[in-house]
Amino acid sequence: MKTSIATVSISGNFAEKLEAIAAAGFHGLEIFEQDFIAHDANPREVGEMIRAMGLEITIFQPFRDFEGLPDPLRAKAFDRAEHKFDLIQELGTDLMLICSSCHPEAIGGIDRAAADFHELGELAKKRGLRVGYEALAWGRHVNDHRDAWEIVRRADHENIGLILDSYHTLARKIDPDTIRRIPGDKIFFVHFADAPAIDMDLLYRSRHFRNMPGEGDLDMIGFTRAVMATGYSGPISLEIFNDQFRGGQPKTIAKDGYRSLLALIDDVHRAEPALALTVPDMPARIQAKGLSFIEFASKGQDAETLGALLSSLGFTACADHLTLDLTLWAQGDIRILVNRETKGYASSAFTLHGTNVCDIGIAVEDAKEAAERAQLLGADLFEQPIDPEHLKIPAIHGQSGGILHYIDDKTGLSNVWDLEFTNRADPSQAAGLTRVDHMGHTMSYEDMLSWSLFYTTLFDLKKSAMVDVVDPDGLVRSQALESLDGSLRITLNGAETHKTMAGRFLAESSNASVQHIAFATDDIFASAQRLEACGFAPLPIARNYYADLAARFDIDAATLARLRAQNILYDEDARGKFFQLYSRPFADGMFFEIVQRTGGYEGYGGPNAPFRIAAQKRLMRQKGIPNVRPQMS
Ligand SMILES: O=C(O)c1ccc(O)c(O)c1
Ligand SMILES: [Mg+2]
Repeated sequence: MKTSIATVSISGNFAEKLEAIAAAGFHGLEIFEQDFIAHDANPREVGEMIRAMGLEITIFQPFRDFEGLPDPLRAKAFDRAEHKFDLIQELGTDLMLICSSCHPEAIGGIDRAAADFHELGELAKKRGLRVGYEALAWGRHVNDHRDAWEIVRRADHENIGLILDSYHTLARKIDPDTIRRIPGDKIFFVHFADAPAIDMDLLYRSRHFRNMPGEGDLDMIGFTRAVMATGYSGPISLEIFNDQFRGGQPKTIAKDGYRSLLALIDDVHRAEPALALTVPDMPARIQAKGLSFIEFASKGQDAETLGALLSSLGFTACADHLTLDLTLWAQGDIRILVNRETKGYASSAFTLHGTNVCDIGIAVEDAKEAAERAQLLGADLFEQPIDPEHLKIPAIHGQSGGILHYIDDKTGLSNVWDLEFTNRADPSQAAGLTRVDHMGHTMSYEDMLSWSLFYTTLFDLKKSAMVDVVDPDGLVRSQALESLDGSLRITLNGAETHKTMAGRFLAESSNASVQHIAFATDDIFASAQRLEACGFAPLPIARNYYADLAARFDIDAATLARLRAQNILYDEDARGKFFQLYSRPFADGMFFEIVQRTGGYEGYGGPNAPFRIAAQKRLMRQKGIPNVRPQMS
């Protein structure tokens, strides 16, 4: 089975597109006509250049407004087709895509269109070429693959076949199982594209919001299963029109595309093992069992400041690494590492970003298997020289330069704390913080899909709906990824401008990846009191907020008074309640959060975000410096 991608899916000039497509591992590419026309080389040279890169041209597209025209437009359309046949022969491919006509003068009529295609089939046959017909979801007369198939069937020509496109079928809510009735050898080509579930004009959504399989909400697995059930054996090809991708990094987008296709094929194989698919033999999506550790890179005075903040949060420095300048701070089941090494990965991360989270450890059943899945999906393994006595813990490069380690009990990796750390004391219970509730990544909005694809293809996570977080200076989009049992929760926060709290963090930390960490407690009021005793300085919340809370929710006066006195934010949903207490910002705008969930509350306090952000910005402005250090009492 060959993988392919349309050049229109990738940003950059023609040469950059080709390079990115080849580097990502695709077998071939679809030449999108515009990309070819904009490029300054003749078709023969273009074909040779592509083949020299080890790629094949899987199709040339699109040819528009062909079928069902009255003369003289009809004759002109055949004439245009002959010109394009010359071109594709020089490029060195044998397949051309015709999309259903949007021409205002197209007459319609299944048999008229079929007759046009039969006649074109004869011309194609003389040259050994083939033509595929695709129904655009907004085609003037043909906008459903079932009608396109009827035309192809009646055209009854071996050189004329059908082209399917997941977007056109699924965006129109056509049952993909109707594809199972089409003979596989008459399907000449298939386009794969996902899209978000937003109510929007079909053409506009297609041209601007398509995304990689798995990044959107369409039933890509159902569609692919139906296609494969027909016996289709042509390329599986991505055709993604997306505004963010057009402005992105060619290599990243091509790599994401390849990752999305492999994950899709793997999903389809697991859903319907009887289908003839060449699948990479990869472990299933990994069940994450939580965050085993979060590691900061820091140094000197910065590390002292971070230590003081952790201590005010009730953490104690429980152990030191045997050979590295690495301290383990712990409380309940939470492990925070502070790495002060002057060489190696953490040191470079500190040089680049300042104090930041450089590494996270995810607890899994089998670390080796987890790393294997990641590697097969295109992730790069992370390795740096270690003491031969130390555990070799599998790790990969995450997004934005971060490292992700896999920790398991199965191969003894979770013994690392006993084996490699000294002066061990029990974790603190000082403020009653029990575990990491969630960790918040911040990235620019353009990169959000890439991040969610990374996590959701590696781990078994569900995506919650995207929410808007209103910052006084712009909008931040936030999306949560959660393991089914809630043991791993990650939020992705996409900043659109540098003026937002999130955008400023990115600018000032040179794109560090973790902006906040939320710890869980079973009793937020008790924790707040104990934190005060530890010297914790909470983020002061505007008094107006509490007056509004009283109006919005049924909260008794005593509870409201405690919330106000302790600067605790409150939210509730149909299932339960949510309490939040924030630290002051540190290190370029990072912050900690303490949360309590009761009764299965599912969110992250989204409605409170504007008030929290306003408070953070107020504090940063008051101090007159962008990067406020926490105030210790
Ligand atoms: O948006 C379009 O015009 C267009 C063109 C060719 C395709 O294959 C397609 O799916 C859409
Ligand atoms: Mg298409």
